[in-house]
Amino acid sequence: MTETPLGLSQTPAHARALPPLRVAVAGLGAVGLKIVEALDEGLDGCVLTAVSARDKAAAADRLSALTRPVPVVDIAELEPLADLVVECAPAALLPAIVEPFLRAGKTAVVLSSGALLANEGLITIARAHGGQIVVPTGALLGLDAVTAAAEGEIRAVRMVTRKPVRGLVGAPYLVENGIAIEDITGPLRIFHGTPREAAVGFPANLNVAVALSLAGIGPDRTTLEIWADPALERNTHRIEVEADSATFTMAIENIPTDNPKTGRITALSVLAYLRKLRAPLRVGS
Ligand SMILES: NC(=O)C1=CN([C@@H]2O[C@H](COP(=O)(O)OP(=O)(O)OC[C@H]3O[C@@H](n4cnc5c(N)ncnc54)[C@H](O)[C@@H]3O)[C@@H](O)[C@H]2O)C=CC1
Ligand SMILES: O=C([O-])CC(=O)C(=O)O
Repeated sequence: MTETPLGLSQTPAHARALPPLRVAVAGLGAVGLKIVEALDEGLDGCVLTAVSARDKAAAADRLSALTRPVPVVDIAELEPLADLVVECAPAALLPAIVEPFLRAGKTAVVLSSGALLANEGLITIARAHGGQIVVPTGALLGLDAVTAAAEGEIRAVRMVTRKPVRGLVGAPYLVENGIAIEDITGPLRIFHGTPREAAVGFPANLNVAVALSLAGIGPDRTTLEIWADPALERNTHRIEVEADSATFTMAIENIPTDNPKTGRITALSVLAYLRKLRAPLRVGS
């Protein structure tokens, strides 16, 4: 692993003392595969114990190179094998992946955060059973500052997302509204609304806007613009927050993975979260 300041790459004594956290990964795409490979290389305090994939035979073949091979099982079989699941599958599978872990009082790290809005009952289940849903910062930045500001009063949160055309084509909102972006020659604003509306219209694109809204003033008061820009190579998000504690502006330019909709930093955000769970020094909330 990479050397970090203050010797954080060394296994701390208490992490050696605690049994490692057993991690399952559901979905072996751009995010899931990166997490699986990093866990297999070794991440302090965590051990990969199971994965789930659409094509189990192909996944088993793909994972045969792992140092410590793990079973490839159906989603319904994951829960007994792990203490925590990382959901990084298509949004429609969110409840099937997350609910068993919450009912067992365990943790579910949710990447398809947009789908939480249509499955709010999962939060009730988590509360009733002592489970926890974790929405990592993912492809975004600064959710620690937004949650801190939300302890006071936030007056407004605005987000503007700009993406290359290939990262947006096929989104239900574009199809339903007959918006063709394949041949645009300059930036085009294709959506202006709320994260709740975007979660329906762009289910594979705007998880970040929903995560931002859940950190701040919710999916109906946050405002969002989406632009398609043929000149762009990166998925970019710019956020403005006005609160009684601070005013701040944040921006990120995400280098896409093999999946043009998904930035490279997304999987790294989950790895950083997992590392913090057993770290002796935890930076950021
Ligand atoms: N919160 C955030 O910041 C971000 C969230 N996302 C979301 O995270 C999720 C994963 O993203 P990617 O890895 O880029 O997607 P992906 O499309 O590359 O990977 C999803 C994987 O799930 C697999 N899958 C399909 N059916 C399955 C089943 N029944 N059981 C197990 N696996 C199954 C697919 O075969 C595919 O390999 C998506 O919902 C995406 O929208 C993506 C980027 C940022
Ligand atoms: O919002 C998402 O799901 C992904 C995204 O914008 C990015 O990777 O930049």
